[in-house]
Amino acid sequence: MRIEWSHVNKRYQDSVTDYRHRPYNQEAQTGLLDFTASVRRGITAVLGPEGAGKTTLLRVTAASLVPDDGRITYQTRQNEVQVWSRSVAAMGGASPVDSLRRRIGYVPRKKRSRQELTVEESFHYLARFCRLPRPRIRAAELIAKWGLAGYRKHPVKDLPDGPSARYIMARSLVADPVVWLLDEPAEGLDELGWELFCEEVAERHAKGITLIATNDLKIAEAADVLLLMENGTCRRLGQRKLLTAGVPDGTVSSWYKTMQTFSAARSRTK
Ligand SMILES: Nc1ncnc2c1ncn2[C@@H]1O[C@H](COP(=O)(O)OP(=O)(O)OP(=O)(O)O)[C@@H](O)[C@H]1O
Repeated sequence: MRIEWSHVNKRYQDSVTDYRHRPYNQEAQTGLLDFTASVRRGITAVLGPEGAGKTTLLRVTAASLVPDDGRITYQTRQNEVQVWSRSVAAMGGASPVDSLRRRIGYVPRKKRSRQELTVEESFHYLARFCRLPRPRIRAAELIAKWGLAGYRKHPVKDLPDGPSARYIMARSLVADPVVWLLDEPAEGLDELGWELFCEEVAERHAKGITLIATNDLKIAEAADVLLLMENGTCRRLGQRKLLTAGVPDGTVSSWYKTMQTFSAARSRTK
């Protein structure tokens, strides 16, 4: 089981605003720059300073954003490889891409949805879309597991923040995806949501490929692998235990600070 990014580039051309309505400059911004790396089964924490490209990497990997060039190869089953690239996107024909997306669960940073369906209808609809054999049962399981029974009949768009974030987490897991991508998962989660998220993460070590993009270094302590990004590139990738063995207290936080100190020193000498 493996995801491989091969020379992936993404530049944003337009002056648009992001989900926080932060205005971007007119000139093109680098999202990913010749990004090349690969990860295997387990949990990978994607780290890096603001603007390093973490969100862009997750969106491209979720096949919700088209790279300018390069390719992403997913091997999620033996003898079966799927690819996402500009040319695959241009070929149209929804089915290969739909089948890829069905294997990916994506939790965006913004944990709200404008969905008008109720929580129950929405899970039922998604379970049918994913061609699950017993969609009603799957919807009921998710509602129970993510503590949403009291909101079963609420339109998704009207959920309070905590339950909305739990809904977004549960939605990403409808089809029990083999690839789980999370952008700042702790943001917006209430206490119950946080506990459930930690339980889910504990189960994922042996269960597929999980990427967690975060600035919360405590979350990264649960990762098997650390992937450090800088200016759209992969600066470091390795087993957490090996990388952090070199810093005095062995924490991700100290390792990260050391890496940022090197970066600052490097850019001063340029
Ligand atoms: N929609 C967009 N339009 C223009 N530029 C963008 C857009 N989204 C991201 N960028 C730019 O791409 C670069 C990478 O942004 P990205 O959000 O992927 O980084 P990040 O590491 O997730 O940052 P943060 O930790 O702040 O969320 C930044 O320079 C950002 O300004």
